[in-house]
Amino acid sequence: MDPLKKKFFEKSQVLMKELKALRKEKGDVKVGEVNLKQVLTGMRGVKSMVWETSQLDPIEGIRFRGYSIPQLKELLPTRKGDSQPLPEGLFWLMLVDEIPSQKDVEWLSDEWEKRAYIPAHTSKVLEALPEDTHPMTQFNIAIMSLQTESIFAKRYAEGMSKNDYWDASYEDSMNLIAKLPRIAAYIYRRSFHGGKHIEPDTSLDWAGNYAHMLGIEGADFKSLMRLYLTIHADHEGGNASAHTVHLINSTLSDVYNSFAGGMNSLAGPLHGLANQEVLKFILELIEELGTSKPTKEQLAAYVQKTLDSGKVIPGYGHAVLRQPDPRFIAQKKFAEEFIENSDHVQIVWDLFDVVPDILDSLGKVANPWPNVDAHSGAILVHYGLSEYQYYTVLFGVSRALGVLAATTWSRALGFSLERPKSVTSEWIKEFVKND
Ligand SMILES: CC(=O)SCCNC(=O)CCNC(=O)[C@H](O)C(C)(C)COP(=O)(O)OP(=O)(O)OC[C@H]1O[C@@H](n2cnc3c(N)ncnc32)[C@H](O)[C@@H]1OP(=O)(O)O
Ligand SMILES: O=C([O-])CC(=O)C(=O)O
Repeated sequence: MDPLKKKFFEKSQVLMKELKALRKEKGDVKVGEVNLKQVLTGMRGVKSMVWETSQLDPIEGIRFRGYSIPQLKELLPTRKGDSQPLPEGLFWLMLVDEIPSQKDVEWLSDEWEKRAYIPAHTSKVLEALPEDTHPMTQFNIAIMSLQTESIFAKRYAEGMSKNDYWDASYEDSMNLIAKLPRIAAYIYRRSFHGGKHIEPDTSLDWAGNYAHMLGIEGADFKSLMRLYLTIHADHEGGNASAHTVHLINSTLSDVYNSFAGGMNSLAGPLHGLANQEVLKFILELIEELGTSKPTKEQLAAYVQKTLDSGKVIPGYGHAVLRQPDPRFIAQKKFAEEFIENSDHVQIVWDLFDVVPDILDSLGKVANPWPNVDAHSGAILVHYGLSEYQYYTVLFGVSRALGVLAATTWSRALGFSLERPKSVTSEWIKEFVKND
């Protein structure tokens, strides 16, 4: 058994027994209440699942196994000569709740490299699609085409014992994560660079090699990718993509089916597609105002006009957060350190000064602050990745780390099929009649 898998098995056995005992002894303890507003507005705040890998605080933002993003930047191993954390380190931490050593992350980079093989039919399936198919659609179809490789599905068909679900899920998760940079880079090159693909550089780490296969050279872009793929990885279990993966996997549908479902959630403009919408918003405002150096007054008027036309301001607001997203701040810090004189980045910073007051003035927006998606596009454009239709694929590659680590836990802990209760509006009216 590989060292990560062995560690995971030992830890998950202990927690599985603890949770079984808790369920038996304390199963009736109330952990919250649900009111009508929550039923009518997307179940905000309803505690309804266990998600080991990260937890979100409305003010502090995300913590991965208790560590904030600034702490991870201090603690996670980096590649020699680079200052940004390696996503391999975050995956290790999320899976086994330990900060890995340099040797551990090097082992994981090598292990993913060994598992990165893409079957020939995946490129055939992609080549059958029109080149202008949205990259998220291509990403999803490619993931579904890889389902032929599912060890879980194969072993289930052969009569696998319940006790081995975690093992097959671990193998599928490791294999899928390993393959994602290759299929994601393949999609980018076929969509935007005439199908001129770039051979992997197997001496690089997972994120560095992805940056290389995208065709954007330079140490700073590799560094950005390491940061980007770390900070987008997980946002507890209730966000739409994670929850979709969790729901699908609870039926014992394999990791490939589950992750593809999650990516369809991520492809929505209120969720992960917002990063493409933000850059589109910035490009359109430059076009309409006729300048790439708009004043704050011009920006404010443009934002107001957008709201008046019944549209949201992409990259602003959040279902849970009530402060600027620490992932936005992490990207702002990166841009301050590495990027000089970018009009797009300056617009992002000026919008940060302008938008919150305007959203607040509407009197209904719970969180007027920027989220993770408000910043990423402007940095990517700076390095030459200007095709914003592709941005959510980058997000998806990162999100695999969190949701697949969490899914491996779900199978190890034997979580049940998800099946909450729905009611009709008739039922609601009747229920609240005498209140
Ligand atoms: C990775 C991520 O998923 S981060 C989120 C990415 N999404 C975006 O950036 C899209 C823009 N933002 C939004 O649409 C929302 O803020 C969401 C979807 C993220 C959160 O939605 P909710 O939890 O329902 O937000 P909230 O409770 O503040 O909504 C109340 C009202 O304010 C509006 N509102 C919230 N954010 C914004 C915004 N950025 N621009 C304009 N109006 C907004 C809502 O549309 C809603 O209006 P309504 O009552 O007329 O329907
Ligand atoms: O937490 C959420 O609802 C959305 C989000 O920021 C994410 O999934 O990264």
